[in-house]
Amino acid sequence: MEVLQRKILPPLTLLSSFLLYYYLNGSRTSHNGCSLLQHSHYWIKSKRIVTPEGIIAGAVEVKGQKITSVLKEKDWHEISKGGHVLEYGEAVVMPGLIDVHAHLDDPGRSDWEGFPSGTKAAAAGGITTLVDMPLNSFPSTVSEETLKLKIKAAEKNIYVDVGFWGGLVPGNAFNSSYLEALLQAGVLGLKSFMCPSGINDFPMTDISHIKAGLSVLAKFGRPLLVHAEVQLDSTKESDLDGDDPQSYYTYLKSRPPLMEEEAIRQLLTVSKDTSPGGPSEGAHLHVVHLSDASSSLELIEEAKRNGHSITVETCPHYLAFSAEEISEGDTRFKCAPPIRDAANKEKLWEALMIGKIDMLSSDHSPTVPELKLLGDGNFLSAWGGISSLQFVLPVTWSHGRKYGVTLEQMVRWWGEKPAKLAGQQLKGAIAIGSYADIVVWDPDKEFYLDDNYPTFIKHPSISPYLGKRLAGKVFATFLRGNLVYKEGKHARAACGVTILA
Ligand SMILES: NC(=O)NC(NC(N)=O)C(=O)[O-]
Ligand SMILES: [Zn+2]
Ligand SMILES: [Zn+2]
Repeated sequence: MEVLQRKILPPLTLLSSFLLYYYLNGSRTSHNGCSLLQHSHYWIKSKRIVTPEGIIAGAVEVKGQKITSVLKEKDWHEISKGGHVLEYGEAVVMPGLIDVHAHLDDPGRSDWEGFPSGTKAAAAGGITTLVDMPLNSFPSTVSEETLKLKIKAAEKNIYVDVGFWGGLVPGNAFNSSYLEALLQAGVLGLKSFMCPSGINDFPMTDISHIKAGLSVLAKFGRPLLVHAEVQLDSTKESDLDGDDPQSYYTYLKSRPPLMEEEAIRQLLTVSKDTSPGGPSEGAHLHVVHLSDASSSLELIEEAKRNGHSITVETCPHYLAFSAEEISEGDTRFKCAPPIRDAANKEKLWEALMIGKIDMLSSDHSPTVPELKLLGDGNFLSAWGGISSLQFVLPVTWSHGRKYGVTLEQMVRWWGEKPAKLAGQQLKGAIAIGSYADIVVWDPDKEFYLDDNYPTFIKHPSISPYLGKRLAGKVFATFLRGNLVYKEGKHARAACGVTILA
């Protein structure tokens, strides 16, 4: 008996005090690897916390997955009542970014990106939620069954939360029970193309498909996202005969602003159905990646004035680059609609600053370097899509500073508005009861996107941001209370969740 006491008791006591220590400290790292932090109850303290009530000096209390209080500096003595304190000084503390437009290409084309690398890049860039597009993966997400394949591919492979848009295609648009099954299975809304998508199993829709889709979406209160460009008789490929395919101007000529304008003109004939009292009241129309800042934007403004439920996004590449600076053959810049001239860029900024453009998204649409034809430089045959996911926060900030962008605007474009579009009431704000999805970053810290910079997208070489100098460095990213990224390092386990409506 005495031997037993001597041999067994000491390790037992050690074990129980160990367990007690971890219980009191709320450790999770040790057993599931979801967080780089040893605590589940802690305070994030900073001089610049961006809340819906303005920027405050204070602290955000996190318990488990949620934000449980937001304190101002004068109430800091409350902190001493318990919980670990993370001191971030002057760094900005704001909601993790929500990217409503990303192509992660999984399953089926994970050699293009994939859930693990894409969501690691997102976390490193301060994005805590993204909504994956229904195309470029294989198969496309156009049915309940194919959504299940998406979910299966994502599970245990995502480092941030991921929701899914379903595809509206000619094959399902007039089959309301089929579409309803897709929506019931949890897609956050639908997405369609008004021009060829570049992907065979994702054909384009015409306005009658879109009208039908809206009427189904109305019952669910969910949005339809539309790639708004239509082919014009005047822009047939044959008209480009003789034009140099390595010149960016040849590509620009192949996709004039009129393609966007005409698509939007058609869209407005059905978006009126979403007006109060209209046949599709409850549905919403969202124009993705607007590039034309002229007539297209005016048309959207008019629809808003007329009560249509409609919003519009643009992307950082349209705000950071202009056609004038794209070198011969540099297909990293190829995307649709195209990056237009500097005057258009100025107008996009103007529209964004005054709220005519509602929000931003990455439209991260990578491929394998071979399909970008970087050596050949043929703009007409290279894959169209910009690789950007990890860089959208510093890009928006670096280029926005000269237009006087505020931190509150950053949160509106990347948090509040996208959360609303995707139906995520508990995301996009530093507020009590919201998920503790938080990015901590330094707006003044400048860096080169060079080989020394920890980059997580699968094919950094195809990104037009490589080599650029940017401002706004992400220090830390919290997802549902887990510290998932800190200074170049991710938590071991992929603990993002799939978001289903
Ligand atoms: N198949 C695509 O990913 N297309 C994408 N390509 C771009 N934007 O160039 C898009 O969103 O339209
Ligand atoms: Zn598109
Ligand atoms: Zn896209």
